[in-house]
Amino acid sequence: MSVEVYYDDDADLGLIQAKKVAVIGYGSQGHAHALSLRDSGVDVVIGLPEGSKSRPKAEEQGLRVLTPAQAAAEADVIMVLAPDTAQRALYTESIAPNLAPGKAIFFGHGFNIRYGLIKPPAEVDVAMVAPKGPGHLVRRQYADGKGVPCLVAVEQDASGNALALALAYAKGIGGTRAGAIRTTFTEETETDLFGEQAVLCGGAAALVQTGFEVLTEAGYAPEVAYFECLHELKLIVDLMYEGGIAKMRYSISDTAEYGDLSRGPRVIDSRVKDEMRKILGEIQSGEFAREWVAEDEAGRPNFTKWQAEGAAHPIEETGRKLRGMMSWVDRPITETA
Ligand SMILES: NC(=O)C1=CN([C@@H]2O[C@H](COP(=O)(O)OP(=O)(O)OC[C@H]3O[C@@H](n4cnc5c(N)ncnc54)[C@H](OP(=O)(O)O)[C@@H]3O)[C@@H](O)[C@H]2O)C=CC1
Ligand SMILES: CC[C@](O)(C(C)=O)C(=O)O
Ligand SMILES: [Mg+2]
Ligand SMILES: [Mg+2]
Repeated sequence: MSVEVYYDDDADLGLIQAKKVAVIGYGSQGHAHALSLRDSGVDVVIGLPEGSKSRPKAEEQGLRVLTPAQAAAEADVIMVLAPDTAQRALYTESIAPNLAPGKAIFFGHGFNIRYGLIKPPAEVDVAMVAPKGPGHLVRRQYADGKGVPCLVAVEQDASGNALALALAYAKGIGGTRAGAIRTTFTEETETDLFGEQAVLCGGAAALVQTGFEVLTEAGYAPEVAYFECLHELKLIVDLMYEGGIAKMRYSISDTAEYGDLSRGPRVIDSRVKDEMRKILGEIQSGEFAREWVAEDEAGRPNFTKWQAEGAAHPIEETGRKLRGMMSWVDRPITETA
């Protein structure tokens, strides 16, 4: 099945420049969208609750900040970039009362629409512009004249122009420089959750920590284990990013390539693949969403415990010391927001 990919020439920035956009939330994605839209000549207002710790950041960066309800009332396009677990209450209390025919509600991830937690009225456009990368890189790439690819989807096309508006928005944040792929809320939500759980975040972090543990428990120096299992991973992934697994294999030694081909499938074996399928099933059935919403409503007891355990893993202390010797590595996350 071939996908539709849109680039800058397929998108009319004027469509979004003609609208007022409310960006609700000013975290990783919110700051990136708001600053890049503004730099693209779009009229942007930020929606944040009174007392939000993001307010000073947005104001320092010259943006006008209102409450979510005020911002939603003023705007033609409301982009929801608050945490997924906060969006349902935010929508009910501040956005729904300020929707009207002709307006559009946009999302950066399809969680709340896919799992039926938010149900917008039929008279508004419902669309998604979901960058396939962390917000701080979305902003950094835009500022460098590049872009992070994104997914665009239309759930509801009340105006008949929802896709064109979403593409215009994607252009405003640099997405169409790299390519905007047309998808659905369901496909984006399920693949995004699977990717972050099984491969990008959950899978990669567990692989790195486990490799570090095996080496250090066998008596090897933590510093050597850190470079081998974490630091060098970026250099290897950079080659995959540039030219696929084939380019990485071209660049490594024959010895490494033989080890890769003969041992890799023993690490990621059929048991791991079966577990990945199970994780995908929990996403597709809504089990993961129900678990995460309940965990959030209970005050996040497991989330907080697992976060603290991760932060206390010995690889973090080793990494802090080593990165201190490489000033070019430790780029502050607060650089753009
Ligand atoms: N992180 C990423 O790179 C990616 C995220 N996404 C999606 O983007 C969305 C936003 O995620 P992310 O940027 O990570 O979120 P963050 O946690 O980084 O930021 C959330 C922002 O929303 C604010 N906020 C919290 N509660 C409310 C509320 N009730 N009303 C309005 N604003 C609120 C926070 O303010 P305060 O500072 O006061 O907490 C903060 O500014 C999610 O749907 C996520 O799935 C999609 C692609 C990648
Ligand atoms: C990989 C994590 C992500 O899906 C992302 C940065 O794209 C997220 O939800 O933060
Ligand atoms: Mg993602
Ligand atoms: Mg995600």
